[in-house]
Amino acid sequence: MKTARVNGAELHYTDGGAPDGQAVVFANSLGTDLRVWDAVLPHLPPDLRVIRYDKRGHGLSEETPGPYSIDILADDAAGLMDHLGLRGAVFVGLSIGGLIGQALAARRPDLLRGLVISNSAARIGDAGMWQGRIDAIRSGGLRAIAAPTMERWFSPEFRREGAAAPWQRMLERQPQDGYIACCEAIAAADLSESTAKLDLPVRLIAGRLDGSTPPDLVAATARLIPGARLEVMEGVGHIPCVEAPEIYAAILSDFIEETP
Ligand SMILES: O=C(O)CC1=CCC(=O)O1
Repeated sequence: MKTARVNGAELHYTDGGAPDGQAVVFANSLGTDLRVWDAVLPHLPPDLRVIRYDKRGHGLSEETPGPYSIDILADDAAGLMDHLGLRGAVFVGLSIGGLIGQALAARRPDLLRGLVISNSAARIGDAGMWQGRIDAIRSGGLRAIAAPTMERWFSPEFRREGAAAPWQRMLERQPQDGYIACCEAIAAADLSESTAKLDLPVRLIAGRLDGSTPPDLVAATARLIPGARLEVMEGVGHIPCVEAPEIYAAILSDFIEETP
């Protein structure tokens, strides 16, 4: 298992694929760990170097005391990339990972050659909504929010097949305080101003049935960024890398190929 101590937290990561290849860094969403990318990787070009990591407070990374901020989480990503000697990577961020990617591109443009903002936006939800979720977790644990979360994450068809069950277990097993600290980071984040100034190739991905960041919200962020293109995936919810990994990988592969 690989870990690195960066920015005051020990982060768990994987570093696979071709060691000298174009680097692609994956940042996953709230309540998930780096396994959300498992099914995507076999469909990516074999000549890529693929880095995945668990943000602090999630997966096997350290749960430092909260609250966190998107800037702290972006500095974690930058610290990991510096640790690995990465420059000019493509960063793929899902949901809060997309917020991290936007902040990273604004704070450390030297690290990135392209950014994929997947199922994310410059602002996600509002303070009242996030506080309601935090209160529900403090009184009932992550189990208290698990069922409605699955409805936002996955299409009715995927859930009917029982395919959401392992992902619900993944959510319920995340460190509760780490999850809450990330909710606080999202609640405080409005990246509209800095995201409108981004100057790198950007692709956005939305899921037609996404109950957390619906296509209209993702489209509004796409309109902020000169030259950015939005792909809307049909029939999937908030975590399309799990529901339709082959199509998701094809969108990533196209973007990586187009991004010199
Ligand atoms: O749990 C959700 O609603 C989905 C989500 C919002 C931000 C994130 O990272 O995941």
